[in-house]
Amino acid sequence: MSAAIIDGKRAAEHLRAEIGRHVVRLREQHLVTPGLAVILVGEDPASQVYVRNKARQAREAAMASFEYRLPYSVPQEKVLELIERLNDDPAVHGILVQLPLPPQVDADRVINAIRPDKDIDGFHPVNAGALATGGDGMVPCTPLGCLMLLKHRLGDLAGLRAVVLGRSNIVGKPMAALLLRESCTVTVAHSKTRDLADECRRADILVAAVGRPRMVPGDWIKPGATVIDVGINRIDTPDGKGRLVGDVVFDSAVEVAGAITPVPGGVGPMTIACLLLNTLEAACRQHGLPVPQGLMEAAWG
Ligand SMILES: NC(=O)C1=CN([C@@H]2O[C@H](COP(=O)(O)OP(=O)(O)OC[C@H]3O[C@@H](n4cnc5c(N)ncnc54)[C@H](OP(=O)(O)O)[C@@H]3O)[C@@H](O)[C@H]2O)C=CC1
Ligand SMILES: Nc1nc(=O)c2c([nH]1)NC[C@@H]1CN(c3ccc(C(=O)N[C@@H](CCC(=O)O)C(=O)O)cc3)C=[N+]21
Repeated sequence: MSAAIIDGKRAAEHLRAEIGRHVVRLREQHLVTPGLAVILVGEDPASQVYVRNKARQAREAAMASFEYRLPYSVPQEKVLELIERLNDDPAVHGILVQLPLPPQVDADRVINAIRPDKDIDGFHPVNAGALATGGDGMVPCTPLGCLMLLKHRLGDLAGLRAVVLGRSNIVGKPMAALLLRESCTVTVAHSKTRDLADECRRADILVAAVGRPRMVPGDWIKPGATVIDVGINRIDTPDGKGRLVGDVVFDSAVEVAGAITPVPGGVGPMTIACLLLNTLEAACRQHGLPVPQGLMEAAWG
């Protein structure tokens, strides 16, 4: 039996189209154009690709996009000054600082400086705290995209055993919090976990976010499980071009799992769509307008 392939690229296209319709309505009815500001420090080629994709897809969804490129050697104060300016700019509803940052810039200080209602990444402690305590804050884009794919595939997640591999503030921890909110029984595994294979084999839902190319083989997967592969790892190929692989050995996992996301074309495109969704939501809140509901359901059609 071969697993169903969860098509994140297509799901993200539908979601972006739905977001675009809401953005046009917002402009026509309320003269509000959601604006997204992305700050990129340094020349990391992978980051440049993501930033370009974000800007293009924001414009395609009828949003305004602002890009700030700062040199790798930029002093921390300059980054904080720019954030202050964007915090006060009414045309900017969402601010994203591409991570990682160079060593002289303290990522926590930078994240703390973003106004929580403009923190479309959901990394500010106010938003992380809201997620942990059941409040209503901005939810990090990658875990949100994963959850949408899971709910589309499985419907109600209550009672399912979920294993999250990885405990970063960006993916693993908020993913675990979201799954707990859906009443899954959640295990978070990491580099100190004793028997990773055993933990994984218990999972009805396995989310891999470790950043180790093809670490999870098919025989760690429970037959019929739903596998979400968050990993984006560039590996060398004989032709010298390199290619992207996930944290899961796709070829063996696909033989065991019930459903699986591919890399590329799985979680990555959903991350960007959710970033646009958070920007739309931020714009509505900042203008005292109701936040559009049910976009994902509408997008699935
Ligand atoms: N698709 C998308 O949109 C996105 C993809 N990513 C990708 O997801 C992956 C994870 O990203 P991120 O969370 O930022 O990564 P981090 O490096 O911040 O975290 C990795 C986590 O994996 C754990 N880990 C590392 N090695 C092992 C191991 N051998 N066994 C068990 N656990 C291990 C670490 O454990 P410990 O805490 O003990 O060190 C850590 O908790 C990367 O490939 C990244 O590129 C990230 C963001 C968005
Ligand atoms: N503040 C911040 N927020 C982030 O959300 C953030 C970040 N920093 N730093 C880096 C990671 C990584 N990330 C990705 C987004 C989209 C794709 C994506 O669209 N991937 C495509 C392929 C892209 C390609 O071909 O290179 C896919 O998987 O199909 C991948 C990775 C967001 N991140």
